[in-house]
Amino acid sequence: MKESNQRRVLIRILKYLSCYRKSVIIVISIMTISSIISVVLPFLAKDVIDNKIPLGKINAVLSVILIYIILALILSLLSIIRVRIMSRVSNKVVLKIRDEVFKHLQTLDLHYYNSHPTGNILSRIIGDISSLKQLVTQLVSTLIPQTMFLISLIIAMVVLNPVLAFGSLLSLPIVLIGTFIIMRVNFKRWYDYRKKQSELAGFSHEAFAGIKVIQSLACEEAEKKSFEKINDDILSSWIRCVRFGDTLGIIIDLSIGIGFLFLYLFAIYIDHSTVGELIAFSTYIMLFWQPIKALAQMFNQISNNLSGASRVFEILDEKSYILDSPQAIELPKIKGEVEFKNVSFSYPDDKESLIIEDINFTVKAGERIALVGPTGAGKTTIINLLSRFYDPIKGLILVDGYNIKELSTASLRKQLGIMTQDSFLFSGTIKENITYGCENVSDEAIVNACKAIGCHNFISKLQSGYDTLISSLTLSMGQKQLLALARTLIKDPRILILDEATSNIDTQTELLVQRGSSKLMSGRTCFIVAHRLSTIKNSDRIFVLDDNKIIEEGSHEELIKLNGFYTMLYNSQFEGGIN
Ligand SMILES: Nc1ncnc2c1ncn2[C@@H]1O[C@H](COP(=O)(O)OP(=O)(O)OP(=O)(O)O)[C@@H](O)[C@H]1O
Repeated sequence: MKESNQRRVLIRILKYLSCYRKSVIIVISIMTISSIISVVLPFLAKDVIDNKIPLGKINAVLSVILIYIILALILSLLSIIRVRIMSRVSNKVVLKIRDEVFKHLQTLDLHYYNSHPTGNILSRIIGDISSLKQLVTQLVSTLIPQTMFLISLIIAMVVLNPVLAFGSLLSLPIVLIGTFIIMRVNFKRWYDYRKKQSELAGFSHEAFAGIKVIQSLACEEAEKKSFEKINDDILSSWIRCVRFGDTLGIIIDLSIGIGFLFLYLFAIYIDHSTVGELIAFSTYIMLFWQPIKALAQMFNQISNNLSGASRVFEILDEKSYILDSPQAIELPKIKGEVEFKNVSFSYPDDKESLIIEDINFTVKAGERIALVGPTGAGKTTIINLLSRFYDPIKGLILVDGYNIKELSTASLRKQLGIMTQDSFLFSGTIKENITYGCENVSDEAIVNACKAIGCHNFISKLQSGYDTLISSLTLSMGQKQLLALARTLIKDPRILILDEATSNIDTQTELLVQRGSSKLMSGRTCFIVAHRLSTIKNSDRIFVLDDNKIIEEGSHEELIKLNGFYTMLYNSQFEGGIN
């Protein structure tokens, strides 16, 4: 984390704080009054010692003590008010940032999610945001007020006695330089520490999400060892940060000693000060170094929190590759024609390798297209381009004649039904899942969709039927796919994409899912990606992909007659017993 980044993080937080200007002004006013009171107290003590006590003015002494007590009480009251206001402001700032981060994450494209493990993102929006909250609290309740207090203290010392002020503060540059160096080095260390923490979160998330694979391959021990290693790394990284940060405390203690030494030397040999002046200055030195010492202890936390805050802002600065143009139009209700015109594509983090090269095809509304080819041929990539999860690097993709780059992405996706292998269901009820993304869907429409797809029977047998919480069920892969099919049917898309939707399930359930899929497909333009060629034999056309291109195209019968790559794939599946 560069120093300019630290400054930028601070400036950004101050910008958020400026939204609560009134509260901040009230706090600054309170702090100014508090600083003046704190600075005046030693003045009073000096006056009593030098002028009142030697002359035996007991009444004057008592009245000064009374003023002293009243001022001290006012000081405590102001401090309570300040802390209350500032904790409200810091909470509001953090809520605002958290809200922005969540909303921004919703706009980021698949590329971001593919290149950032879920655990890593979670660690930023939970751990790093709470660091940001601590930072805002530290800034508003300690750093800013204490800095103001220190400035007013320096002014008071200079006004009271410039010579003694100079002597007392002679060691200040040592602290400033030390702080600057330590913070600069430690920012980077804390940033690394945070990075390691989010690696741990990413690792943990994968370990839980992939627990079935881990247990089935009996890799628990290996996972434990990897976890221990990351954990140990975090500990050593933390020790490195803390050890170095602690040196600041030593520098400050040294500076306090030097400050006192010069105060007494200057008082005795240069200024010939009174006892009252010396006591007042000793109080000022203590008042001066106390907050610096407190700040120094906090610097480690501040560096840590600053690096956490910078990771939060990194998310906000992340730009999506897929952005709606300012002139983007809403896609009207479509028939479902699709055209790829000279489309080439490479993934953003591997621009050198063309995954798709100069692909051309036109699909009529209602046509059923199957995409086949060896693994890694680019079938899913074509689907991702049509869904505008990525933009081609060359060429055009048209839907009903509209260039999809000129459309609002939401309006395009509303007319696409995308069924992927992992039919993700949210933790709400079955009904909420089926109507997800659609408003005002009647119960009758939900039941009809489920009857058509073939999942009504199993839902109606559940005690709470459509109101059953998904989290209370252990659904089979097939049941999940049926619910996802019903969800897509409710959406009534003109273009349907089935990406390996029938894999991962047993033959009986597959039959059910196939029946549901056929119901869903009728009357829509369909793109089916399936490894089992038996499932796509009755497609209108089959595109065979290999070597970044569509190398064969036609119906099943035409391709078999061609006796080319498709025939080889088809025969190899049947010979190998895959059908
Ligand atoms: N997010 C990504 N970033 C970089 N490369 C990717 C990404 N996704 C896929 N690829 C690469 O693009 C190529 C095509 O992948 P794609 O998933 O489209 O193939 P596929 O034909 O659907 O394969 P499969 O049948 O195995 O699902 C592969 O070489 C793959 O490694």
